[in-house]
Amino acid sequence: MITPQVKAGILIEALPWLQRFRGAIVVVKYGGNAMVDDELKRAFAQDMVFLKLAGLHPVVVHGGGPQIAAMLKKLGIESEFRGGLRVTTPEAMDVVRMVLVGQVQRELVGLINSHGPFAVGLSGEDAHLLTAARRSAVVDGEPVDIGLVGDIVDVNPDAVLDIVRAGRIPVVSTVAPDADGVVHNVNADTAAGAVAVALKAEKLVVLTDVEGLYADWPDKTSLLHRVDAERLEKMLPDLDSGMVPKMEACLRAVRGGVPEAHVIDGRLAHSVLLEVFTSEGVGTMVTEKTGTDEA
Ligand SMILES: Nc1ncnc2c1ncn2[C@@H]1O[C@H](COP(=O)(O)OP(=O)(O)O)[C@@H](O)[C@H]1O
Ligand SMILES: CC(=O)N[C@@H](CCC(=O)OP(=O)(O)O)C(=O)O
Repeated sequence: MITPQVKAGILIEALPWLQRFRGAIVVVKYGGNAMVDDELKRAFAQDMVFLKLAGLHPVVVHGGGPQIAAMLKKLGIESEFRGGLRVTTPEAMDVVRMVLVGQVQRELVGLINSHGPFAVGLSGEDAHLLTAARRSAVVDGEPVDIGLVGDIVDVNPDAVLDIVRAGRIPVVSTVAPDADGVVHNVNADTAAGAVAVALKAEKLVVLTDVEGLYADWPDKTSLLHRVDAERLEKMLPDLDSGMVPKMEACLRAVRGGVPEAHVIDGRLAHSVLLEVFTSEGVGTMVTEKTGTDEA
């Protein structure tokens, strides 16, 4: 039984964080594997509304890898990953766009809007939000062509900022045209990092399906609570494919001026609230400054 004093203590612990992050943009990347459970999805939507009503400005960038995989399978379209990125044929690109914009984004917008008129969905194609350039994957140190896959080369923050200023929560799908208007599939972690930099976010929070970054994966005792950019850069070549785009995104964010980037456990309900409003935080925090990492 929690006493009233303990409850009050928990609430008041949020005060310094409310003061610090009031008015701040927080980019939250919601990943496919952390969005497979209905209860967790509802908790995530509550967290976004909570942040907004507490005076922060959440911007959601969503993934949907498992949902894309399920639809490709249903349609009988082959799909494989190279270097952590989906090989994307023009046929697969149509499915990626349909699932991310038409299915995953719509569902998230609906969940958030069950609390009021908050969420507005948009994709990289809207108002020049994201511009991509075709990229290759790196497999065994060699570049490999993976089709219509892009990296973000430009972000026009105006469309997102208009929505934020209107008191709403932008929910961004990561399909993006290149300079010629050809739509590319962009890894959602990669896009979230680029968006966080362009919006001058105070924080990037990346949800995943593990507790955070492990120094010695899969040894669960090696969870890193904090890591600096220099150490993370050295770790990147040894990470398994799923973690690579995530940690690259955190690195890009902190090197691009975002004060802190976090990888947290999306399997834990309300993990975003715990990260933002408690002194201990959760998961792994990445900062630019050297000499602050600890296991
Ligand atoms: N060093 C590491 N620390 C934590 N997880 C790791 C590490 N190396 C590889 N992984 C794997 O990366 C996965 C997360 O990536 P991914 O499956 O792409 O997540 P998401 O769907 O949330 O974007 C984890 O479930 C884990 O299996
Ligand atoms: C190029 C590439 O791999 N794009 C990803 C985009 C979705 C994504 O990143 O979803 P998660 O965050 O759920 O992994 C894909 O096609 O799966």
